[in-house]
Amino acid sequence: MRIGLTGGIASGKSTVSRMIRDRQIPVVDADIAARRVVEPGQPALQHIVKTFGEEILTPEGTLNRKVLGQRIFSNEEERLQLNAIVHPAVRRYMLEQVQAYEEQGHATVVLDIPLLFESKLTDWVQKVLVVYVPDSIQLDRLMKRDHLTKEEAEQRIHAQLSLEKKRDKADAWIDNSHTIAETEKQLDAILHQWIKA
Ligand SMILES: CC(C)(COP(=O)(O)OP(=O)(O)OC[C@H]1O[C@@H](n2cnc3c(N)ncnc32)[C@H](O)[C@@H]1O)[C@@H](O)C(=O)NCCC(=O)NCCS
Ligand SMILES: Nc1ncnc2c1ncn2[C@@H]1O[C@H](COP(=O)(O)OP(=O)(O)OP(=O)(O)O)[C@@H](O)[C@H]1O
Repeated sequence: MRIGLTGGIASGKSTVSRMIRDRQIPVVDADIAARRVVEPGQPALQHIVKTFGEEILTPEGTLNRKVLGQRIFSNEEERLQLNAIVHPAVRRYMLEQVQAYEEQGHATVVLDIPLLFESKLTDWVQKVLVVYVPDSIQLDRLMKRDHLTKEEAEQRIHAQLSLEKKRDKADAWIDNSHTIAETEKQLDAILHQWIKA
């Protein structure tokens, strides 16, 4: 079975995906895939430089994530341009990884994809699990983790479908606004139900 794990920026997907890995279930992570496909020498990086200019490279020739992030989260047209370059390569990379785990005999594989709904990838998975927190907690955790101003954090949150909408479309959701232990308990109940079913 393939399970899609999603949520909003800083809602706690990585926190939950760590717990899933601890339970010996492989997780294929879209954010990691998105880093791999823009490494130096990859065609996507060349395409990004052609579109956004040399100023999005560091002196070492790697992608300057901070500079590109500042641009795309304050400019929707540029964000959509970047998505069009990076997403096809991310999808290929992820599918290869999922297939490799399945060929190794893993009956359950989790796909951690922040933009699962926005990119219409729900057909890839049999179940969707959303990691939810209320707006105010999402904003607070994002500002703290990434050292962003309120305005910068709000721009990033608004580049995605709202967490309420994602929660309403989910097969199951975890409320990650309390302790890590409470999140873990909810995760175990859901996995137990889905995997034993
Ligand atoms: C703009 C980039 C360079 C900024 O890098 P940075 O290291 O600061 O952030 P990171 O990649 O860790 O992403 C953090 C979170 O931002 C959100 N996010 C990232 N890209 C996007 C996007 N294009 N649209 C909406 N949300 C996004 C996701 O929730 C993600 O988990 C990077 O996010 C990127 O290459 N984005 C395009 C690829 C993409 O869509 N990735 C998201 C999943 S495929
Ligand atoms: N239950 C919790 N209680 C307190 N802090 C938490 C909890 N869950 C996560 N956090 C913190 O909130 C921040 C966001 O969590 P995490 O990095 O897991 O989110 P994410 O959804 O993976 O984010 P992104 O979409 O940006 O990759 C982190 O700093 C994390 O340590």
